[in-house]
Amino acid sequence: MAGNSSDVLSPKQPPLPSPLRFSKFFQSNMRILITGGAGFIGSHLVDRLMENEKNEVIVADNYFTGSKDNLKKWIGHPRFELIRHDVTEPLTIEVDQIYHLACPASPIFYKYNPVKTIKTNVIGTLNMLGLAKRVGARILLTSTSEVYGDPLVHPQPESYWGNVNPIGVRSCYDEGKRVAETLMFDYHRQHGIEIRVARIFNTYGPRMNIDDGRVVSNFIAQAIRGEPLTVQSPGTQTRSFCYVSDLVDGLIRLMEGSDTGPINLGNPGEFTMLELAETVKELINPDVEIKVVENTPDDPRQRKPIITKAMELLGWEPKVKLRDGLPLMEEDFRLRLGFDKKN
Ligand SMILES: NC(=O)c1ccc[n+]([C@@H]2O[C@H](COP(=O)([O-])OP(=O)(O)OC[C@H]3O[C@@H](n4cnc5c(N)ncnc54)[C@H](O)[C@@H]3O)[C@@H](O)[C@H]2O)c1
Ligand SMILES: O=c1ccn([C@@H]2O[C@H](COP(=O)(O)OP(=O)(O)O[C@H]3OC[C@@H](O)[C@H](O)[C@H]3O)[C@@H](O)[C@H]2O)c(=O)[nH]1
Repeated sequence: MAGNSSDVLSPKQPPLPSPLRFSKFFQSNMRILITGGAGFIGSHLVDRLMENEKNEVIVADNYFTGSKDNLKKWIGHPRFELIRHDVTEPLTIEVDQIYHLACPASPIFYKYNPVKTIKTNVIGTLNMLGLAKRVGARILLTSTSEVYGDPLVHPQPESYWGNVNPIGVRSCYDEGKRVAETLMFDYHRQHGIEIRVARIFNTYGPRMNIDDGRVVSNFIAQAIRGEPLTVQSPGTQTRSFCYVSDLVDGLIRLMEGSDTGPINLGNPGEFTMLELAETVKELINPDVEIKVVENTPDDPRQRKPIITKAMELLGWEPKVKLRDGLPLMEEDFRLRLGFDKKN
């Protein structure tokens, strides 16, 4: 029994590297896998990691919501590789770190094929943990503020266990991420895997899909096109919006630091959806109408992170205010939509 439990607790030895690694000309690089790296956050993370010449970056993505276009500046680069791969299938490669992002994140997309979403969260995370265990890699999961469900504690600390409907239309995502977190901690406790868990709050910025369906991208595209801004009722529900460069900085600090998490990463500025619509209208197109439309089931009524842990453990806090981030996103959306700014 004692023998068994020590087997279980000690991680397996990673496979032997190629003898080339011991050649006197070998430059020791950090090989980093980013699942979901062709998506919105993933592609910004690739950009940041590629800035370091010691990093080799491998992206594995099935292009469900991501696109090669987001990575076009790296395709063909000697330190970059792009693999068409679905994380619900095992992946056998040798890497030092894994940023595990693969999962549709916009409610419209994650509800489109809920069975696939939950398989991505559960089987996908199991596969990536299996890979981390085999090669001795450190693995970071991008979990979400949705693990708090429709929170009864406000603002949310990491110690809050959440208020989640286990059988609702959002469960494939929020319960899926909760299971993914459980798997991370079980592999850590049982197999000694080095884990990092980030709970990301609503993040926005350039490169979001124009038809992503999330609120910031919807409002910006609508304002540019001169269409009504669709506030889902009642409009008093709140969210806290983090600009993508701040978020990517937090993810890298978490990966490089020594705390497993979970750690909230988000901007504590809190806005109702009506306030967000008013701000977009004022900054982008004062002529647009704001229209209240029907909402979807189980929409969380309030959300705002407590980020004391990130501040103390990672020395991280967001720098970009919503009013400064929205115009940066507008610029990118105008280019892609082919609408020049008036005047
Ligand atoms: N953006 C946010 O506000 C936010 C908030 C909380 C958590 N997150 C998490 O961050 C991660 C990235 O989110 P995002 O906003 O960049 O979304 P995104 O949809 O732009 O990116 C997700 C990426 O994962 C890929 N993908 C999906 N299923 C896959 C599968 N089975 N196999 C391989 N690749 C797959 C998609 O093609 C896409 O490139 C997700 O895990 C999401 O849950 C995002
Ligand atoms: O056009 C719209 C779209 C959305 N909304 C509202 O805006 C709020 C935010 O909705 P979004 O679809 O952008 O995102 P949600 O906060 O519901 O979920 C997000 O949470 C964090 C991440 O895990 C994911 O990116 C996503 O699940 C909701 O209250 C929604 O009702 C609008 O008022 N109008």
